[in-house]
Amino acid sequence: MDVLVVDHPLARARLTTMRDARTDNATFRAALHELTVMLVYEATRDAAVATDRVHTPVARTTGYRLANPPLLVPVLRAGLGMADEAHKLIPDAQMGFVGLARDEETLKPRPYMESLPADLANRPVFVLDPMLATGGSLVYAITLLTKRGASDVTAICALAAPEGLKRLEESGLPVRVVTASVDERLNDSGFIVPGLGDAGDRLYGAV
Ligand SMILES: O=P(O)(O)OC[C@H]1O[C@H](OP(=O)(O)OP(=O)(O)O)[C@H](O)[C@@H]1O
Ligand SMILES: O=c1cc[nH]c(=O)[nH]1
Ligand SMILES: [Mg+2]
Repeated sequence: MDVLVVDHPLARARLTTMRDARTDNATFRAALHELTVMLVYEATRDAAVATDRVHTPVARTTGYRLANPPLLVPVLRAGLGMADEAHKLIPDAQMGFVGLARDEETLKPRPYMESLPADLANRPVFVLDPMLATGGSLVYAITLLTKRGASDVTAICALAAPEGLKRLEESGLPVRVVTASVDERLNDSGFIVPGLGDAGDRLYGAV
């Protein structure tokens, strides 16, 4: 499984803001927005492009656009903190939604929402979720996508735990991961260490 770690100094700086326990909700959201731009930028680096002719005020030249824009799929809640910025970078992308809440006892994802196109064959998909911890949530979401025919999935995460990456790899699902950091480990409560805490709570407040 391909794992791209975007360890650019500007990405590290946004991640530092997000990790800092003193950062308030609004500043956390702003840092995740900016980090998302960097992650999506790198995730699309090798995307197929289509060419057109474009007339500048001076001459004709070659114009470029994404040949096959990805379906964007934020995993609610926390993935919503990445959705708008990804959409701004790829305005012609369609968006689907998956809602999952991890049971903090069993650490298993509890699905509560699913809104996805029926046929995802030949469509790249970008799954947006800031946190890849045990990997249970992403395995669940990507399984939904592959059942609809998706075979080219990119998981875009602010942080990943080695345990979650291993689980995703062992799932055999057709996924690559783009993240700003692979952290040390999970703690006994299934939180990423050093991590940033509960991403959904830090974006929107505790539920
Ligand atoms: O890899 P996992 O062990 O499955 O954990 C990761 C999941 O946990 C968080 O969501 P959470 O369930 O807290 O929901 P929320 O976004 O509504 O806070 C996060 O946004 C992921 O979806
Ligand atoms: O550290 C973690 C693990 C799962 N979900 C989060 O939001 N944070
Ligand atoms: Mg949460």
